[in-house]
Amino acid sequence: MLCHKEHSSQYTAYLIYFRITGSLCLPQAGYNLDGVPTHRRAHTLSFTHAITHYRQFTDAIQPTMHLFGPGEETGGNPRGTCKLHTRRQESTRQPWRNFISSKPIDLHRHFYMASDNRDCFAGFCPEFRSFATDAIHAGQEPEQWSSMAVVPPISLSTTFKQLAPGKHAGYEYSRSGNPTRNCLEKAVAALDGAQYCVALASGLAASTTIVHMLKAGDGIVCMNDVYGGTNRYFKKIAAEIGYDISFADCTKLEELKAALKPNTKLLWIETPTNPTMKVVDIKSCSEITHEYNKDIVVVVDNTFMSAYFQRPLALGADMCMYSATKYMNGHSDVVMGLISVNRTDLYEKLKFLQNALGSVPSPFDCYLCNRGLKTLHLRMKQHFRNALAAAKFLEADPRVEKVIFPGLPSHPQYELMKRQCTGCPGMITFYIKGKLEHATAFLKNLKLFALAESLGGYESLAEHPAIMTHASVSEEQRMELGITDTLVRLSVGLEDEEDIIADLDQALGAAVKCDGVPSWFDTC
Ligand SMILES: N[C@@H](CCSC[C@H](N)C(=O)O)C(=O)O
Repeated sequence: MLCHKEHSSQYTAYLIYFRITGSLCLPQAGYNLDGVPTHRRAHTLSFTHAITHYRQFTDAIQPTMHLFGPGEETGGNPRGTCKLHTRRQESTRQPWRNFISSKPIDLHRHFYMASDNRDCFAGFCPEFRSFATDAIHAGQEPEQWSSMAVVPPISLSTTFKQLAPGKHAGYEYSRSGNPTRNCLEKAVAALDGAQYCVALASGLAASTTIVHMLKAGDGIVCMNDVYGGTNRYFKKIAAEIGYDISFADCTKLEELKAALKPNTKLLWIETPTNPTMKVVDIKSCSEITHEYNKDIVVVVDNTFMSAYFQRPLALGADMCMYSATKYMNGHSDVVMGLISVNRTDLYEKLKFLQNALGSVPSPFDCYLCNRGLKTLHLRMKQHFRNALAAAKFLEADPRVEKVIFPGLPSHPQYELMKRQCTGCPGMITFYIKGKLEHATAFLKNLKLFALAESLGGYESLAEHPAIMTHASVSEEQRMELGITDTLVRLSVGLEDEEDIIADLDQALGAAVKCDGVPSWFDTC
């Protein structure tokens, strides 16, 4: 891996040949993917194979670039050299550009992390069959439009002409049903392995619509660690209206059993939990609950996982809900909620409430979310790779107290995660060494990561749950759950892995001294 000059000049020759001829003449496995030269005879590849090999080749060679400090050249890797030049241009408008590649991080360790992450899906459940095909085609048939549009049109009309009173072509009023929303709902249902889906105006609109199926006095058991807005809704609104709300740590099945009561109508699970990343066994919780009373509706908030990594309905849950604002849309430009179900009775209730309560998303948002779904599988794979690399980096860092990432063997429910999921999203929670001041300094010094609420977009975000997303959770409950002043939550995006790690590294450096003692304060 260290003879990159030699690799690079040979590589340049391949690239020129590739550009001229459209095919690539490579020595047969000239370098394997670990960068180890294997000198065998050359052969010519087809155009498609050439592209694949070109990508694998550049992927394999790219980490070597980081062995060079600023000012040193890689000596002939056209892609790498160009990348370094671009990054060295000083920029005041993009401050993160100035630090990248200016300070080599622990590159030896980083290189090995990058190699390991090719295999990050090992041991997890296999991908859901035809997921990408469904994301791209389910509910999108051009034949449904007289124009045969391949991309579903944004249907802005609020109302639809009727042939006779009550006789229409499927749509009467846009709150009750909308063609663009319909395409999105069909695609999401397919991705969740569900029969039906309803789209709502936000994740919380989805939550409140579900709870409206119940009547005052009915019992709801909720996982104790959930998104702050869910906690706030159950404690400060639903409980006030007269629902009987109780919280249980559903990672402990005995606690769940003890919480179920004759009036329980709903079990609300989130897994992994926001923000402490506890993993709940959906199958066991559904079995226990349905054994107690088959009519209890088991709801799973699948926001962190997306349909690509987890199918709660296949594990026995009755409803799978999302804040689609996050991974499902994935571009941080839509606020939306989604609920998927298989049971027709539940769908009919939800469909009625979608119209009767009226928390519907706009057709434009439906168009955007539907578009976001087309790349969900690609995005989620990269989120996992990047997050695993970042989690490994943080776990090995003396300035970090503890990392919670369900894709790391150190996570207490790593085995469960592999059993019930196809991979892990880009969410990492970690405790920084020190106090609130050090967490704040870390967050303020990030350059690539934006300090912002929300998650699941292509861009990396960081936040302080105790002050931001979970501020509405009581201090007492936050302490119980471990949402302390030093807890930081990351949503690792789709930027280059090495840039993500470099940003974490420099922000930790600014906040905490290398030996684990904070640099800005005498004590921690
Ligand atoms: N300030 C908002 C909190 C938004 S949190 C968004 C998202 N669910 C997350 O966990 O990042 C509020 O008070 O509702």
